[in-house]
This record gives sequence, C-alpha cells and structure tokens, in this order.
Amino acid sequence: MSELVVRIAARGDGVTASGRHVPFGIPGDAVLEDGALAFGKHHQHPPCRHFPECGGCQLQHADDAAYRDYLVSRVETALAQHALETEIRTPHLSPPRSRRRATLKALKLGNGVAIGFHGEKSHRIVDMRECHILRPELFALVQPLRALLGTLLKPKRGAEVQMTLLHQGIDVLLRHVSAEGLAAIEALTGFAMAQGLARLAVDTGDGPEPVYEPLPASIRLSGADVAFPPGAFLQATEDGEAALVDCVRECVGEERPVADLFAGLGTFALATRAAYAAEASRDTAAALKRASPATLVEHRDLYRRPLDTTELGRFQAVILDPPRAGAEQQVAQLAGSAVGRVAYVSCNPATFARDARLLIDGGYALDWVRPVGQFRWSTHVELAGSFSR
Ligand SMILES: C[S@@+](CC[C@H](N)C(=O)[O-])C[C@H]1O[C@@H](n2cnc3c(N)ncnc32)[C@H](O)[C@@H]1O
Repeated sequence: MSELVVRIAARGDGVTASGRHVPFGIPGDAVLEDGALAFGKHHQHPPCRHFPECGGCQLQHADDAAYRDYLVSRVETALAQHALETEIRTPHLSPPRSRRRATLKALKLGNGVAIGFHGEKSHRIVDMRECHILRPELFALVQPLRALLGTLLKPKRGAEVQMTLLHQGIDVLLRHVSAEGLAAIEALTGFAMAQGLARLAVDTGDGPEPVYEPLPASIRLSGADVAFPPGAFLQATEDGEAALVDCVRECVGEERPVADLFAGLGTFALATRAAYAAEASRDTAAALKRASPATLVEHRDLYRRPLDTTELGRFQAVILDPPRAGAEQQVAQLAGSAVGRVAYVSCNPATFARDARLLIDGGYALDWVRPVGQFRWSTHVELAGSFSR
C-alpha cells in the first residue's frame, strides 16, 4: 500500500497522513512500499545544481502552489498552538533572482576560495557556481570576490561577505578581513572601483569601517532617500517590501497619528508618515531622523523600555516589526492600551502567534494575516497581521 504525502513540516520534510516524515516529499507525492517516492503534480525539478546541499533553499522541489500552501500551513499551525484562527490571505511570493541582500561565507582553501551559503545542516560552505535566488547583480560579484579574497585571506581562514543592493549600486561589508597595509587597501579599493560598488566596508571586530564610498550610500524608501549605515536592515526583496507596505497601509487605514516600532530605516514609517518611530540601532535611528524630519524618531531599546500605555495613548495606530524573538514586552503594553489598529510584521510565525494571543486576550481581533515569501524556497516565513479593536 502506498501512502500519500499530505503536508510539508516546518523544517521542509514531507509528512503523510499517518505522520511519517518523508525527506523531499511534496503533497501529492506517493510513498511506495519500498520507500521510493512517486512524484505528484506539485513536485517540480529543482532548478539549481546546488540543491539540496546548499542551505540557501530547502524547497526547490515544491512548485509555487505547494510552496504557497506550505507558507499558509506554517502560519495556521503556529496560530493553532495558541488556539487562534483567522483569514489567511494568499501569500505573496518573491520571484526567483529577486533577493537584494545576502550574507555569504568564504573560506580560503588550497585551490582557491569557496564562497556561498553554508550547507544544509552543516558548516561546510557550498561553493556557489549558480544561484536562483540572488539578484543577478549580487551573483555577478561572487567570482570577483573569490579573486579578491584569494589575495587577502590566509590559507584556511574564513570571512563573511554581506551584500546589499542599494540605490547607487552594491554595498559590500567584509567581516574578518584585514585592511592593514598598503597592499590590502589597494586591493580593496581597486576591487570596489572595478566593480562600481556603492560602498566597500571592512569589519575586523570593532564595527564596520568604509574603505570606499564615492557618494553617500543610500536607499529609496517610499520615495525618500535614506542614508544606509553599513550592515543595516533592509527587507530581503523589493517586491516583498512593497507587499508588506501594502498590508501595513491597509491595516492602518486613515487612522492617525501612527507610531512605528522597531522602525529600522523607516520602511513603514515613511510609507505611513508616522508621527513617531522607535529603533534601537543608533546609526539607523539617526538616518531615519534625517530622512523624515516630521517624524519624532527615538533611539530606544523596546525590549528594556517598551512604550507604556500612557505613551501608546497618543496614537490611533501602531506598527510593529520586531526581530525573530517577537515583541512580548511591547505587546503586553499594547494589550492594555486604547490603540485602535495594530499592524504586526513578523519574521517568525511562532513568536507572532504568541504575541497575537496576548493582543487578543487584551480585546483585539486578528482580522487577517498575509504570509510573504521573500525567502523563496526556504523554510523562512514572513507575514503581516492586522489587528483592530
Ligand atoms: C525586522 S527589522 C525591521 C526594520 C524596519 N521595520 C524595516 O522594515 O525595514 C527589526 C528592527 O528592529 C531593531 N531592533 C532590534 N532590537 C530592538 C530593540 N530591542 N528595540 C528597538 N529596536 C530593535 C533592529 O535594529 C531592526 O532595525
């Protein structure tokens, strides 16, 4: 008797109705008696030669319909753990080759430099010869980076390469690379000029130091030019950012004034003309302040010092976009506030569901959630949720 795969588990395995985990199983695939998989109509040929060794993608064998269903089920499962249900909208899916930021690992070996993502469940670097998720401009830098790091790294030494596509071009931040000595500086600036980079910065442990930046590096957010500090946060794809902004705008509606918490460079503050924004990174908060003089921007750690109910009382709507740990302390204050709308953007369905439970216990309704697949083919799920009272 064969068994059908009915869902994909959080970590990417297929799961049958009897609960059996099947590596690389996609709903519709059949597990035959000898354990082999008979592919169903949603099982696609993985486009990249590095799949499944590369840890950048776990689900290239799922077609778009199966991948969308997976994103929905991740959100449903997380909500169900807190006895919550809501309308889950059709997920937004970023197209292939749209990722505009990535952090790659590099290692100098006997025969050259390996650069790529870590392997799936391993620390081995998968030397990237093609990539179906990175923007072509970022991938085009991989081979020149091999040559540069070949001259800068000592044998068996590793480095990290953070690349972000900005308004002026690519911003590269190299970690664990020494910029000591004339030869190293010349190699770095020569590379940056030859590649037409927006900026090249090096971090040897004391924070990023730009070694090349012909014009101030910036990003355009909702039409505003915002200075981009080296290593700052940016939504992973441009279309993903637009989808999240649409969700936030819909949730907030005409309600004003708005507060944007965990504001970063102001992706949502600028889109909603927020009256107030809070952000823990000093450089990031300063950049937003310069770009949006009408917004009161506070450099503030919201884990240690969340806005209390009195402070929240000044706003009709609040936007939250915390790191993976969620925003439990801030949400506990919101639950006791009179704020009418809460737009919650999350990169972790589990902490989102935990925080949603607190808001609902405080009298909010969770009106809808939209998953956003910015990290196409990965098990990483982003979402926007709309709460009202
Ligand atoms: C997921 S990013 C979102 C940024 C922004 N909303 C955007 O979409 O570009 C989370 C932001 O929260 C900031 N952050 C992290 N911990 C924080 C804390 N304890 N208090 C305030 N902000 C924090 C980070 O620096 C980062 O800018």
